[in-house]
Amino acid sequence: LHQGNSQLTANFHATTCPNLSTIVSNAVQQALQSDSRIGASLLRLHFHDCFVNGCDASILLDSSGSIQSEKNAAPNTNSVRGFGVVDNIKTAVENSCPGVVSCADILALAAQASVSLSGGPSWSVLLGRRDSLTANQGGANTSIPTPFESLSNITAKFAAVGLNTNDLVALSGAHTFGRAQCLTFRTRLYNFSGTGNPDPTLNSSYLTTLRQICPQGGNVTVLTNFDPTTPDNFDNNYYVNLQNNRGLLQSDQQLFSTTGAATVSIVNSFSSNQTAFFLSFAQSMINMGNISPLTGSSGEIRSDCKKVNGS
Ligand code: HEM
Ligand SMILES: [Ca+2]
Ligand SMILES: [Ca+2]
Repeated sequence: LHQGNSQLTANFHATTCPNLSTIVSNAVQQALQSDSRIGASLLRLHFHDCFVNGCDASILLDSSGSIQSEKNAAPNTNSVRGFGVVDNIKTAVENSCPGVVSCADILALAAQASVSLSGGPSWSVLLGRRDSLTANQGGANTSIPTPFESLSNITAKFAAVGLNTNDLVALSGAHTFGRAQCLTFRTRLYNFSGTGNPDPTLNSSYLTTLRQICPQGGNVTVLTNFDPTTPDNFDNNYYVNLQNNRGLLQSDQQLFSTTGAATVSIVNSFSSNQTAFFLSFAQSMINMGNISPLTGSSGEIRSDCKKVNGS
């Protein structure tokens, strides 16, 4: 796999923490036993970290003093999860290799372990990130795509962090597992873009199912699976679902339903070839993991992922 231009390396912790990836993988496996959703949640944490100030564990900082936590930004609040598991992984890593592995590297490793333990691809995670001294709540509000945005807006948000259309389509395949709340797609069911009608790009039997899960005036925090077929497995069903007008979010379905978009043929190729999807996903995860890391003497190795050292 092409490794990009960052200063990260696969063997960064080879001598200082030789069993690192096994420690992380065992901890994720343990967590999956009591929470089948946690792999999806950990993958999403890495994404929401990397899109805001780069992959620097800024998302893990709690509010305190001058820090306004990214956890309270709109895309994250009452939505991102897995912080307790990240703390457990960090504790396990510190027990074997104190003071050398950043929380940002732990997020990247936990994302990889989550994907491969769920049946998806493995790849060699590039390491050597350091942890931020700050958070950027405003950045989280503006840089993370929302499910209601146009394809061109979302493409621009990916481009802003150096990711292209292929990365967008491949990484969106993460919605092959995990859950979403009704509030993220309910306007598609009843009053799409103020038309008074459902989204025309929504399969009619899937529409019926989703209306039962998310009735008008009901609880908007109710969860449903992104992928009704294999909800916890990392596979290429996401793209098959899009071809059948069974994408859950508007931002998912528009990858296939936007006439003339460059994303359509990529969806078709990943739908017909899981190997091609897995190869692209692994490469795009490396690309995402390379977004503006802190290296050298920038930042620090946090001892508690929730706080800046000494605070
Ligand atoms: C392309 C733009 C994207 C948009 C608009 C988007 C939006 C969303 C939304 C609205 C949810 C549901 C949140 C909730 O209901 O609380 C979600 C969940 C999720 N997203 Fe995305 N997402 C995008 C890209 C990505 C990427 C690039 C990844 C990872 C590589 C990812 C991984 C996930 C996962 C795994 C979940 C389920 C998490 C869980 O069950 O805890 N998403 N996303
Ligand atoms: Ca960050
Ligand atoms: Ca699946």
